[in-house]
Amino acid sequence: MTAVHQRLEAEGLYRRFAGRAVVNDVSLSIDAGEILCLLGPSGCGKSTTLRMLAGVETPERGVIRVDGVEVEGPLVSVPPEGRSVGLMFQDFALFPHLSVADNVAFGLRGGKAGKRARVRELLDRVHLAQHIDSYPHELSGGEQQRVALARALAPRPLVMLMDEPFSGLDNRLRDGIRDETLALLKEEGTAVVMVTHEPEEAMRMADRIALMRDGRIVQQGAPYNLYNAPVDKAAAAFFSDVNVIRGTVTGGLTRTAFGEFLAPGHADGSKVEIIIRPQHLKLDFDRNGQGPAPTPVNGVPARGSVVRARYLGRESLVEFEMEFDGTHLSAVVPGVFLPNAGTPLWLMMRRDRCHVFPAQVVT
Ligand SMILES: Nc1ncnc2c1ncn2[C@@H]1O[C@H](COP(=O)(O)OP(=O)(O)OP(=O)(O)O)[C@@H](O)[C@H]1O
Repeated sequence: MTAVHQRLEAEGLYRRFAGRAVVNDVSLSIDAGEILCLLGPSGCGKSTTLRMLAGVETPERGVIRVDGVEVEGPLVSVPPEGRSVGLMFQDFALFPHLSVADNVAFGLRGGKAGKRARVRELLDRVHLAQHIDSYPHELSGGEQQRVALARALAPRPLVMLMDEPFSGLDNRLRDGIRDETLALLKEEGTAVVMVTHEPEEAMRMADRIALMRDGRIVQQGAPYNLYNAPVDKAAAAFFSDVNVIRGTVTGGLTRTAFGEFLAPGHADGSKVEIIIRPQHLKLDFDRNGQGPAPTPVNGVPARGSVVRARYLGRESLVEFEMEFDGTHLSAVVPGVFLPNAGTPLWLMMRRDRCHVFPAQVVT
């Protein structure tokens, strides 16, 4: 029986700069046709990880395999051109003195007719066949980006490594090019690792997201899981603003103005933070000072008064000052909802949307 290999595997990658570990024991694996986004704040080690996968940076420790073949390890270090990886970076730099066709054909081997056919196929695919004889300076930024994509994919790399590939494009172009790129990468069945610091971009592009912080992957999984089951407060807060309610644990429970929350695994007397995203708070009207009845799903409602409400386009953001202790909480409501400042409303926290974490000690 032949072993089934992941298209790309990395185990225990480790790299220091100036004595500091900027990539610290990073492991990941990607299958053919899968897109993994390395997501995290600036300086967390995303690019260094990608550069090690590409072979332009050498890990101090760790192993990298492409289709089960070791390309980096204690005894091997295959140069970038021997790894079957395609590279695409923010400054994708086409060759200015070469035509579009020659740019795309640059990494191709083989006969002239075969090369020409592959160039045509890719330029058709990115809707640039009419520019086959143009030069890069005759193209818009978005068109140049598509040529760069065609060039990187032309030799049919097993793995595509992309570092913030869309950040140089203006917002209007970006969504279209992202979607087109995604479709093409899927069609080609390439395994992709893409670096980004934008959660929306990762959610849009990735089959899986690896969230990095301080050189480590802190959580890895489908976008839905990272958004809805964050490992800690910082992981939750990376994707959206969050509301925080503080409490103390007694007998596996925390009592708050919103009722009881389960806090299993937290020691008696320990402080916890209950996290909920603004879009997951439920609102209800004030009926002469009466809120809705408590339920097991929503807990106890708590009253607050509107501080400010803003319309954001698809949704409205309403900020409250809560009666119980003056805490400020934000709620996002679909559509237009702009109650006046001072309006009393009731807020509820759906238990399946709340996350209980140990309180962070402020030092
Ligand atoms: N060649 C180098 N020499 C010294 N320090 C480096 C080098 N390359 C990266 N670093 C440092 O390593 C850390 C991680 O950098 P890296 O570029 O991998 O982060 P990143 O998450 O991709 O951030 P960004 O999104 O800002 O590029 C940073 O503090 C950076 O200054």
